[in-house]
Amino acid sequence: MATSASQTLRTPFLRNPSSSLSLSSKHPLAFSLPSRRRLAAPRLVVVLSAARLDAKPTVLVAEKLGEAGLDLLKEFANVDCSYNLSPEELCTKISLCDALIVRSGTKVSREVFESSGGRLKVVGRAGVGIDNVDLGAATEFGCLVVNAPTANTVAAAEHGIALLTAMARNVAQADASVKAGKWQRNKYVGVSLVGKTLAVMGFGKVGSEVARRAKGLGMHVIAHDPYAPADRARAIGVELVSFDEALATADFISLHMPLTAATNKVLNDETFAKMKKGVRIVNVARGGVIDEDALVKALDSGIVAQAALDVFTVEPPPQGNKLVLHERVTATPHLGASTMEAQEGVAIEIAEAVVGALKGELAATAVNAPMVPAEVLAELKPYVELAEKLGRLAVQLVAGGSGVKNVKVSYASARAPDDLDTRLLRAMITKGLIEPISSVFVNLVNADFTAKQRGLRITEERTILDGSPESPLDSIQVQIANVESKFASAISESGEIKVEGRVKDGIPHLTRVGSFEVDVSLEGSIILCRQVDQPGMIGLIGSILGEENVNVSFMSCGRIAPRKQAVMAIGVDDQPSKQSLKRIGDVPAVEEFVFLKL
Ligand SMILES: NC(=O)C1=CN([C@@H]2O[C@H](COP(=O)(O)OP(=O)(O)OC[C@H]3O[C@@H](n4cnc5c(N)ncnc54)[C@H](O)[C@@H]3O)[C@@H](O)[C@H]2O)C=CC1
Ligand SMILES: O=C(O)C(=O)COP(=O)(O)O
Repeated sequence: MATSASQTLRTPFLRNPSSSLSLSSKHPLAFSLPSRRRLAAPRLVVVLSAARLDAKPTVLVAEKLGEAGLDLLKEFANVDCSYNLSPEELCTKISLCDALIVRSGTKVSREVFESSGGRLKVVGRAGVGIDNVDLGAATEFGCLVVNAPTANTVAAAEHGIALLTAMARNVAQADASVKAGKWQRNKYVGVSLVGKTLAVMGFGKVGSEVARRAKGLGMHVIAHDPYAPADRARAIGVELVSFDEALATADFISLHMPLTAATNKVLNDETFAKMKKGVRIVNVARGGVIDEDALVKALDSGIVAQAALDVFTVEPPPQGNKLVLHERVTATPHLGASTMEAQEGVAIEIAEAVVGALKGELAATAVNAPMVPAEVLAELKPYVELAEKLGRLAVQLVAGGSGVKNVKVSYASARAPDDLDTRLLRAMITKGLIEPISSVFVNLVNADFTAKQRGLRITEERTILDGSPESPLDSIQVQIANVESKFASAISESGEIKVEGRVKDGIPHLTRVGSFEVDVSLEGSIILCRQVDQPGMIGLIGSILGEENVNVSFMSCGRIAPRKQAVMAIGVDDQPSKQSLKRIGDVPAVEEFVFLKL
């Protein structure tokens, strides 16, 4: 044992009667798109809030989706394409749906999750931006949110470039003027792009594709993105700069960051004042990143010479909107993702994600659940099962009336902490701890949220073992502090309920209860029994169970010292009757026993 480190639970929890977390080694979403559509770095594969669906699921498609995606959905689900629903109509329909697919035009609000009555398991956003989905509410209700983050990247970047060039050469205004019978060659003299500085704000998938194309137009490209890796920028020949430097030096600013609390109205009176006079702005990100009143003022004062906008704070913008009508503004109706190719790709990407998630398979594009690489998932599978069962065992050992508040989970492993992702394990321990004592259903999406809501504090500790890190874990220990136990022997020397388990030949085993070492495979249910260590006990109890045809799958005895006390762990396939359990309790050498369902 070399070191140990602690970390406190920081994740969210859920309620969904027909959901449970399940694992599959299949990960159809990870590599399902043709490579021409995959522009982003290889994706981590995420889990899965699996749905146990008895009947064909119903998917509500609330906005226009490409045929290829609809065909994929129809192979697996009943598909209800209902476009232009009012918020009330959506709330009414949603209680009949297992999944919902939207684009940017539908608000998936808390009310939608509330109205679903727990049936909605997956929201698929057929595109990138998930600012129209209440992620907090989705997480709370255990609903997985997936998006289609790569298929429209090029389309959005191309539209950004289209707006940049159209704006610089007054294409839209000149077109309208010619159509109105005018020929105003002097009025529509434009500005050149070559040699000008373009600041790309948000150097992600779209931003970097815009940067690449702008370099091809001979522009000097700088970028601001607090989270972008410098080497990616260097590889494209783009310099990463601070926000203020970008504003102060750019002739053109192109916005490509998501709409978040931090980016909301990031272009405002104060920041417009920091820009070069005569700057030109392109926005294909989200309307909300610009304070639109401030932009109108900046256009009127000449700080901003022109703006080209694909997105607006309110879509569609109200009639008579000053910004849209401004003569130096070029506007398009949120067309960034609207190419035939992008829509086909997005439809396939989201249909695969939604179907996969409904099947309980891995989702490569989950937005509100931890991303766990597929190979890690496959490796952790038996440990995930062990984790849930240890949680279930530990909580059933708590005496009624003792509130479970503090749980410590210790992972013993020869792997370095960075090499062992425990989020899944923690979620499953949480599921095991909470489900037996409540009506709440917990999955990976809502595990941390539910724990937090119930005042359950889970701390994690790693113990790094010497030796070969071949298997991810040696053991998992779950300790519940400050509680009484209905099986006193489960209390360790330090006063907590303690259970420990290991994976042996791919099967989870219980290996310690309190201070007693046992070894019983965690299948079926378990009887834990403390008795005076004397011959014949195994046979005696075995025959009580046998008389009732209860099959014993495993038995193991752990003792402190010969002929003193021993703890027997008996794995049973079926639940013994009350009479049989009473007969076990009546055996004179039995000091205490407990029946635990796994
Ligand atoms: N107009 C349209 O039809 C479309 C719009 N979009 C929008 O474009 C935006 C970007 O999309 P992607 O590039 O696919 O996403 P992405 O996630 O690949 O890139 C976003 C980048 O913004 C950066 N960022 C986050 N906060 C920032 C901040 N405060 N300042 C600067 N950078 C920040 C992130 O680090 C990330 O690199 C999203 O808002 C998306 O919704 C995307 C596709 C189509
Ligand atoms: O993917 C995005 O973020 C977009 O803004 C595209 O929106 P849309 O699917 O065309 O409504």
